[in-house]
Amino acid sequence: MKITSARVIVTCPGRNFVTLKIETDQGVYGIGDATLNGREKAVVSYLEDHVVPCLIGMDPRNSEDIWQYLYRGAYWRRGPVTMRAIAAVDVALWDIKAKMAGMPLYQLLGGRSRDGVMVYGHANGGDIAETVDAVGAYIDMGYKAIRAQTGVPGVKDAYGVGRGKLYYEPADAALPSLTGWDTRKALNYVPKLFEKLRETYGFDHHLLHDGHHRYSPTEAAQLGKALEPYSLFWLEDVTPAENQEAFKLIRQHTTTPLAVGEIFNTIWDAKDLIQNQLIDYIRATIVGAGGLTHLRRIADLASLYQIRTGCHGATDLSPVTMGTALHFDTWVPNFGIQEYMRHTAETDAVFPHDYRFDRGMLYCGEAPGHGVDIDEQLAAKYPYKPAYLPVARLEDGTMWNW
Ligand SMILES: O=C(O)[C@@H](O)[C@@H](O)[C@H](O)[C@H](O)CO
Ligand SMILES: [Mg+2]
Repeated sequence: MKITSARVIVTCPGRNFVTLKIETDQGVYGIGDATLNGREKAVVSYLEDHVVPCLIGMDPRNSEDIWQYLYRGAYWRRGPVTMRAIAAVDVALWDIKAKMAGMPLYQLLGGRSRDGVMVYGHANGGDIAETVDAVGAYIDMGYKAIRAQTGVPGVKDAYGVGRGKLYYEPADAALPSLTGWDTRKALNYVPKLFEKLRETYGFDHHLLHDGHHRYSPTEAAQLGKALEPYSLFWLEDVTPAENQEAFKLIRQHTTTPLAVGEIFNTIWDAKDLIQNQLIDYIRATIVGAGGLTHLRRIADLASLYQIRTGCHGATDLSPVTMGTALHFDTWVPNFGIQEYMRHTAETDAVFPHDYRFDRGMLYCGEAPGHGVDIDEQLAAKYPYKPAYLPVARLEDGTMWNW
């Protein structure tokens, strides 16, 4: 069996997606996602110029060997561009394998470990009152777990506050838009949001919050401590994790569960955090961390330390990643939760899929493969549109982490 073609399809049904379609001499094809928000074209070139020529003629059944070939063979390892390109190939090959076996992908991983996948949605508002209403709307939609983000008085466009209610998309301008940040103001305001949420809705729902890499380790510890009475499911990316050791300080001061990893690309980014039990949830995802082949190694390492998965699932991860993640989540023994930011109707039409939402849970389908396809004719109607993520500056102009 041979790979006969591999094509990169770029489409922008409201936002940009990069998709790899691998075709074989036996008529079976597979689809993988390679989207890197704000840097899409870099992955397109990596795939078209440097990966696709190597793939032609390879046996698509050898997905492990092809993974090693692309990882070791490049010599220049890791990084978001390389690992997304590898992820796209890997997921397309698993899709092919499962289609050939006539099985839904989760069966190849080890079968079903649960009935469905608990997801969390994104509620946000310009201030506490608006966010409290937004959380109520998610509860009404049946969600069991909700991430709550609020605007902060005196901060211009604080992270996490979208224009739309269901389709928050931060990459919203042809050049990066400027947002503000003030840690002190956020530290004073955010705990009040969760106080109000618990007062209004009680403790039956899981609540989550994303610090989006903004706080220093000491400030992160303060936030974690201040949130303890509200029993969060997790506090995410509360400080940047390039320095994995920084989490020791946070950990010593708070029992609020910590989640990290949406920007991780390999097991090496998470190794110390996992082995020292500095986090509770690992957020690495299929498209970001080298596909299923690599993500399951991360999950297995995490399981030794009772750390559970919580795959990234923002809208910049295409339905291909969402569908594949649901097969992974259905199987992985140490599953925690799955992020689920809904795609727009345009995106759903370009990527026909068989997963479905019901009362706070997502369910993968039973079709052979990962269950997500691409309608190429429709995709061609939405050409690439440059879009950047915002940047953030402090009040005095200092560049900060967005
Ligand atoms: O937890 C999350 O979903 C966020 O951190 C993301 O929305 C992130 O900002 C985007 O994926 C960036 O492209
Ligand atoms: Mg996040």
